[in-house]
Amino acid sequence: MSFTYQGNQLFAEDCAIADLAKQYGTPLFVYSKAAIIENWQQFAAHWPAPHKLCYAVKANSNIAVLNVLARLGAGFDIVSGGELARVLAAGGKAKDVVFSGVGKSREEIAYALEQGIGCFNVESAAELERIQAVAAEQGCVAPISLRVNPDVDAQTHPYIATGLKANKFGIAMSDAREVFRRGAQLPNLDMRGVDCHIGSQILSAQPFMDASERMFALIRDLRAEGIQITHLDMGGGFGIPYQHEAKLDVSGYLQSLQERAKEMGDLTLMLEPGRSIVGNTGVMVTKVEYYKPGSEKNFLLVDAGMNDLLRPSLYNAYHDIVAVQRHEGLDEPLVDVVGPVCETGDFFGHARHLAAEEGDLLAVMNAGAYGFTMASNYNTRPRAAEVMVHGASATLIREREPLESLWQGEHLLGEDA
Ligand SMILES: Cc1ncc(COP(=O)(O)O)c(C=O)c1O
Ligand SMILES: N[C@@H](CCCC[NH3+])C(=O)O
Repeated sequence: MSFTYQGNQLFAEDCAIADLAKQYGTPLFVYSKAAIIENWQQFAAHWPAPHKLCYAVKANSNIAVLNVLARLGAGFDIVSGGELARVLAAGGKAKDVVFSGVGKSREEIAYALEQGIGCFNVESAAELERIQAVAAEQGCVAPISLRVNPDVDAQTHPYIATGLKANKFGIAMSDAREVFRRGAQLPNLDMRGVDCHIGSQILSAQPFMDASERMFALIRDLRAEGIQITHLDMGGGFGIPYQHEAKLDVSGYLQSLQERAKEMGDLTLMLEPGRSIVGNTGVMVTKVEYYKPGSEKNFLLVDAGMNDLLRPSLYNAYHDIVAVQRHEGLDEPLVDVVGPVCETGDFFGHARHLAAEEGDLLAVMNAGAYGFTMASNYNTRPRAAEVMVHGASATLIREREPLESLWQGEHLLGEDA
């Protein structure tokens, strides 16, 4: 494990987290390089070539994190031109990138084509026409996969379920054949794959199995019409335990995907894991500003807010919160751990037993995925710094934002206004 106690002190690999907080200040995201590498290699061990793993950049897009993964041979799944620029800045190759997302702009499509994107995961008939038009302007052929909505209940939080008919994502299964036929007629498109992504933080293999059955059936139908599908991308969504949930075991699912693909002849498989690669590899460190006992509730007011880690506020998500330096023998009162932001929804945990006082440090666990990437400047708060540890060394991989940068690009109206 990458985050462990040595005596009373919480360590990230061989770095005392209290020392990192002293050096870099709080709030602070701390990532373990060894943990990222381990998660990647464990996944890759179940996924031999020619099948491909494309890390979902939105989970954690720091360029140092992307660089570690690029060196391990990762491909990438992106959802914006900005994410593509990050991947390239981190040493990734455009040909190893798949471009997902429901609302790709003309500019983003043009940029991706100029860079030589590996594949567009197309989410609507209108997007297909737009990519054709941009590719024709550039005189190139765009590699295309159609994202199909398999209408499977992923049994996850409704905000992060994406594979139901009622969701905005993908092309309805019933329309997929027609859209594919249309794509096959367009001269600047190379229709080569189908993909789906049914949601995130999924803790049972069954929804993935159900979705894959539907995708294999679609591929068979398309092939029967003479349309040569050569890849199937089953997306990401593999959940991690945040509280007491059983660990998701997808080895059987991955095995069966590979067996099915072999039966179908020339079919390369792809996956787009995000959370399962980085979720447990990071913590957010925060300092207690005040202990505020009350008649109904006690509050620990900390220096991180919902702008730094939004998951509890947005999804009522559970994150373990632990003391960075444990006090032995102290009472552990029941407290709500809350931030300084002017919203009642600004919390990290309700009714936790924690012994902490002003100046103490807490670590919010499992903050490596959808932590910093969902941070904002709400309440004009600078975004936190990020540090990557490896063994006993720590590298600052993103500085805390200087205050002035928070209004850079804004303009006064001027004297006459
Ligand atoms: C298209 C797509 N691929 C991959 C992912 C990564 O999901 P996760 O982090 O749950 O693995 C997402 C996010 O849900 C996504 O929308
Ligand atoms: N942001 C979500 C995951 C969404 C994945 C993007 N489709 C979370 O923190 O759990």
